[in-house]
Amino acid sequence: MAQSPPPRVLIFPLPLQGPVNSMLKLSELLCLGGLHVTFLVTDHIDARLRRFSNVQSRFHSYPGFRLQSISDGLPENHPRGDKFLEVFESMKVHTKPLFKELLQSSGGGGGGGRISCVIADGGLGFPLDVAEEVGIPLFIVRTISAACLWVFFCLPQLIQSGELPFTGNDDLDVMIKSVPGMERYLRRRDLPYFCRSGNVADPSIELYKCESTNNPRATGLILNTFEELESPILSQMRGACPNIYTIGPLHAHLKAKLAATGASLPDFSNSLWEEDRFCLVWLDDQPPKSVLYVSFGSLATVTRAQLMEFWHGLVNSGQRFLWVIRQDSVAGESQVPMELLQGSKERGFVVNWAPQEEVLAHPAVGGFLTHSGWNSTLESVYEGVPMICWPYFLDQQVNSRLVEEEWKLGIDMKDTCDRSVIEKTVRNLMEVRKDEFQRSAAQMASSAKTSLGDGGSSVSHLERLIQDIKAKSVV
Ligand SMILES: O=c1ccn([C@@H]2O[C@H](COP(=O)(O)OP(=O)(O)O[C@H]3O[C@H](CO)[C@@H](O)[C@H](O)[C@H]3O)[C@@H](O)[C@H]2O)c(=O)[nH]1
Repeated sequence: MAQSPPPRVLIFPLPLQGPVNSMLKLSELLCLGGLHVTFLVTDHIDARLRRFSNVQSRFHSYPGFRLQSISDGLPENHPRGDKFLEVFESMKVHTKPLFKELLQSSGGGGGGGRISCVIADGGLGFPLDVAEEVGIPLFIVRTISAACLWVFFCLPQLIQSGELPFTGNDDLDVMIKSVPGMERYLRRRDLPYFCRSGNVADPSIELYKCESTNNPRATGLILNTFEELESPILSQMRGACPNIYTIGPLHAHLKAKLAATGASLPDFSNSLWEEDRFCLVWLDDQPPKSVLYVSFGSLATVTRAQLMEFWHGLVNSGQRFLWVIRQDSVAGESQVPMELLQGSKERGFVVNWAPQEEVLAHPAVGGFLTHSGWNSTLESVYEGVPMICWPYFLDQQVNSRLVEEEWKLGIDMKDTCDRSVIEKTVRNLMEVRKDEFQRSAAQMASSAKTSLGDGGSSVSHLERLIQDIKAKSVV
């Protein structure tokens, strides 16, 4: 009798670099675990992945993998990058019915057969409703920290206790009491920026308030974190949402899994921009732990004035730096200002997009000035690189507080952009308090590695996830 094929899981990330990157790694881990995967992205992301990443060639070794695309309902020339709320709104209207059709069709897996289970980013919202309608189990995945997700869970209590609303003109150092497990360090200024709107009916508050009701409806919640990093928060969260799988850091988990099979590690590019690999050659010429890597991720934009404050601060600090300035990241400018490129030559190197995981793993890198996106934070934690945090929005405000106050892995520089503060902070991280930060970063990196070793927490959570997908998939 012919053996039935393994369950086909449909993985649906938010159409952003961070979530696409980490959910591709999850896809590869599930393929290695014997599952078939359909990776569903918007047409826009599909085109960028095919152009700039090596996803197609890399996934050849997994015959059960399919890359499939779906319309986000917006015209091709829409500036999606800095208008992602418009993208989400459009997806709710246009993508939702297409997604339902796809789950219902027998060839829903892009020619690979029927979809028997869905793993969708909780930030998308509608896949959970559709999966319930169609009767397919759905696991929510969040690519933000457990800490920020827990803050979202607690929004109803924050409103009920009167801690919300407040505005940016109120005292932002007031401590927050209604997020259990974080009372010791969470201040108003560490909540996501939308909490400063002064209005409990703010659309973002409305949106994220649903987390506490949506997540428990799913078959399980998958988080890109590890127990040792966020255990106090995870134990609080399990009270509200018991079935949680902590399987991160995903990028390192995949490498560890491949290394264990004896396979040679491929280049893992999941980039939506062209990587400038020459910066690795430049790094080869720099002394150990001497370079500050600077990157604000795939979405953050800065004004020209802020860019110049950073440039003066970096140059005046006297430290070496490798700086990623995406061409679309300076508001109102289509090009990086020339004086900045020329002025950086002495000790700095500027690129449009870097192979970040390799940069952070390079021995010359001794610090990371980051926007505190969760993927960047985890990549830095894993490599034992201390951080200066300059959060831009959303979960980044929470992450940066944990980096400084809970994990002692660096300095939180939120709510300021002044050249003298930047200069002093860079000197602190790279010189004055270097040993202290390097020590705690090395300890946390070692915990991350333990979670991915034999019997490690992330390894066992992934095994349990794969078993549960196999057991719960509809046939
Ligand atoms: O030059 C670069 C810069 C970044 N990256 C990669 O791009 C990803 C960036 O991810 P992240 O640090 O999470 O930032 P964003 O792209 O801004 O991510 C969005 O999604 C994250 C959740 O996945 C949230 O935590 C962030 O707040 C949100 O902005 C990381 O994997 C980096 O390795 C590169 O490869 N090259």
